[in-house]
Amino acid sequence: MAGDKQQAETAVPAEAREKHARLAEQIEEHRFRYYVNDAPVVSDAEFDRLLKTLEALEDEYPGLRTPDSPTQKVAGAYETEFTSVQHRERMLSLDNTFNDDDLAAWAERIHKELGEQEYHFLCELKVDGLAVNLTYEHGRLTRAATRGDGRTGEDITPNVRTIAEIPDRLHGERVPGLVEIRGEVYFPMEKFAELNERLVAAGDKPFANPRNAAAGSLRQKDPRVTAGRPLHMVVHGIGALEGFEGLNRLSEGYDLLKTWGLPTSPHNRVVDDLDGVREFIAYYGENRHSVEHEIDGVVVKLDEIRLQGRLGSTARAPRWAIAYKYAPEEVNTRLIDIKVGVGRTGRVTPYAQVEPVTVAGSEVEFATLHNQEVVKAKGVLIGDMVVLRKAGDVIPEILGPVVDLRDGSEREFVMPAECPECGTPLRAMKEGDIDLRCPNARTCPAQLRERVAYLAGRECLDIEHFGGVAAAALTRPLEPADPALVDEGDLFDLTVEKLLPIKAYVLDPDSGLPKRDPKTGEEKVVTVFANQKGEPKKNTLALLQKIEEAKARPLARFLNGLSIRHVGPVAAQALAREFRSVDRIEQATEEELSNIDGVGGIIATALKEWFAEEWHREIIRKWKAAGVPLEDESTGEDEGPRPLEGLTVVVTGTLEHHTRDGAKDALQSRGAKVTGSVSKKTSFVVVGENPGSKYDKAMQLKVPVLNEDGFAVLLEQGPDAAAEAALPTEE
Ligand SMILES: NC(=O)c1ccc[n+]([C@@H]2O[C@H](COP(=O)([O-])OP(=O)(O)OC[C@H]3O[C@@H](n4cnc5c(N)ncnc54)[C@H](O)[C@@H]3O)[C@@H](O)[C@H]2O)c1
Ligand SMILES: [Zn+2]
Repeated sequence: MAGDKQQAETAVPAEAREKHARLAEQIEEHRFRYYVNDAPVVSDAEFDRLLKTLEALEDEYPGLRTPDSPTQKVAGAYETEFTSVQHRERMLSLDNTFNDDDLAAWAERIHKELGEQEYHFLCELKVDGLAVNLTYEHGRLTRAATRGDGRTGEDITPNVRTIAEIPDRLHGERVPGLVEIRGEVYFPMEKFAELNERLVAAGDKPFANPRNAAAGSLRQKDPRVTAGRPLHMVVHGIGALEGFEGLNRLSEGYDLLKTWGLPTSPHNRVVDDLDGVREFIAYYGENRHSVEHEIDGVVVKLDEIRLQGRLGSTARAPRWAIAYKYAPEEVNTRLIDIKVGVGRTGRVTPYAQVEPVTVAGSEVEFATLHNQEVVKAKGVLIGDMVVLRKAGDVIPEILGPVVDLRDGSEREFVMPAECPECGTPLRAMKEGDIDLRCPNARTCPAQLRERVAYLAGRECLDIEHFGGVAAAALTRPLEPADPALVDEGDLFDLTVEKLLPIKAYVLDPDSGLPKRDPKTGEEKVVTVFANQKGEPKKNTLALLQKIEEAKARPLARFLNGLSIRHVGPVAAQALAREFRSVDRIEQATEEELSNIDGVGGIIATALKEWFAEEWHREIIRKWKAAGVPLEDESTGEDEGPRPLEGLTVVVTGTLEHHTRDGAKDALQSRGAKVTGSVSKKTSFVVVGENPGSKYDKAMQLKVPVLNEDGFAVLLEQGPDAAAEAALPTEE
């Protein structure tokens, strides 16, 4: 034995040994910062990478894999200010996989080990928090501890008692003499910003992310501090169990724990095979953010407790469970600068420019910061290492700074006093407003460009080929000196002649900054609408065509596109439905406006202020002169009371007194939804001559069927009367 070991050691080159020692030390230091200080300085992904590197090195030179290597331990055993306590049964870590191949390899090993025996997989969410062990003796919570090195943890009993979800006493049937409950304590993401704001205001260190906030809140000397933090817990395991026989499946165990009053997870699922596991992983990969806590993956466990015992554990992790980790959504990166952008209503918002990083599959260089108060509340300084989060399709945001990495060169952000694009002094428009605005609404290039882009965009006129680049070129070209659009009033007066000479910088779509020629270093300039021969590009003609077509858009889209403060798509709809023309909105009194459902006082005032501006009225005049009606035909679909609101109706066959569209309009104008296929959710099917298969389907599903007389009853007297007028269903 001794000879073997010596041989293995001599086989390791000095260089590898040094590298191993260096990595091990780094890992230990990161663990200390993470588990003891609750303030890691690298992201979890970065930490996992270090650990993987160490593992790979040990695969290459197994002589390095000694029992005290960080790869062989749950975590470090640290001296902390808490009393040490022994767990009755060890608390282990989990082996990780990041892809399907490794997951399949794990399942294959299980299959080999268990052969023909029947077994199931229990799928759970991997909660991102910190592990706790709760000991209940005869149903009373007698101790709570952190995981520590797996054998010995820290006594945090008084702190855990402050968590409302954790029962002091178990109730119900078959409560055992002793049970260790394992679970994860977490801090809800939506409360995180608020906590940091409080900490910063009190001059304390903000947390870098919610997991650190959970650990830091729980590991407080003074439990009253813990009591003030919104901590939650979810159960994910059972340790020692005494005075209880006959528990066969972990999933059954959870059901039992639930009856005793413990917070088990509603998301657990038992599946038969690997495909079931894959489905669970895919589902929560898609729905990661609809869960009440952060998750960083899925944990797959063998559900049969007897078989778990047969597979056993390594010193670090059970062989009967595995963690499948999703792509990390948090990374650490440097906050290079905080800049300000000007939006279409003049609102000036700070945003973060960070060292470009890849997160959740895309490269991120900018993150939103909302306003100067948010910058302060987050406690971030320019130059900080920060935790950046990109959750799904949501705009990237900065969670918090890594305070422990500061070197004194960081500086506070100061909100500029002037508009970065037009130099106008910024101000709050009303007393008490947090947001600062550029008051130069008409000609501030930023506001004009953003307004025009919004007007042309999907939510408003939906003009194809008209995006940010076109908006910039039309409002602030390099050449000619006079822009094609002085403001949005000129939109429908654009002509090929006006477009052809326009030159502009080629802008980088992400940064909005001019691209440079890599050879000369000069900014690239192009004619935006003309080809090299000076003829209109194909898209240019299409663009003009689309602008022409946009004149016929419904009024609500124009109203939304005017960028009137507080008037978004919903208010625009309400206004269009009620007044049906821009003139009538302008003539309405503030009181009339504010009485409308979905409008209210603030919007009414904003409308009055908007129409009071001469150049705003000029936009309306110019658009009308160009042939935009700015009114909806009467009997628009959204008028009047909506007696059929909430109903779904299908119309099929030929009606005598209505065209298909006419029937549809009659239904929609009364608030009903008209669809093309019959389902159990369909409220009525209206049938004319030769109705076809939809009629049969309705009969089959026992959906009430109306003939043309019944339809008239529905329109005139409503759904209750119509239900009585429905045709009898065939049995
Ligand atoms: N950033 C850093 O400096 C740093 C340092 C140390 C550790 N870490 C991170 O902390 C994590 C800790 O590593 P680890 O060894 O605890 O492994 P791990 O977090 O990958 O897996 C084990 C832990 O998962 C938790 N867990 C959550 N849901 C669970 C469920 N349904 N069933 C079972 N367990 C569940 C348990 O607390 C368990 O102890 C890793 O993600 C690592 O990146 C980061
Ligand atoms: Zn400005």
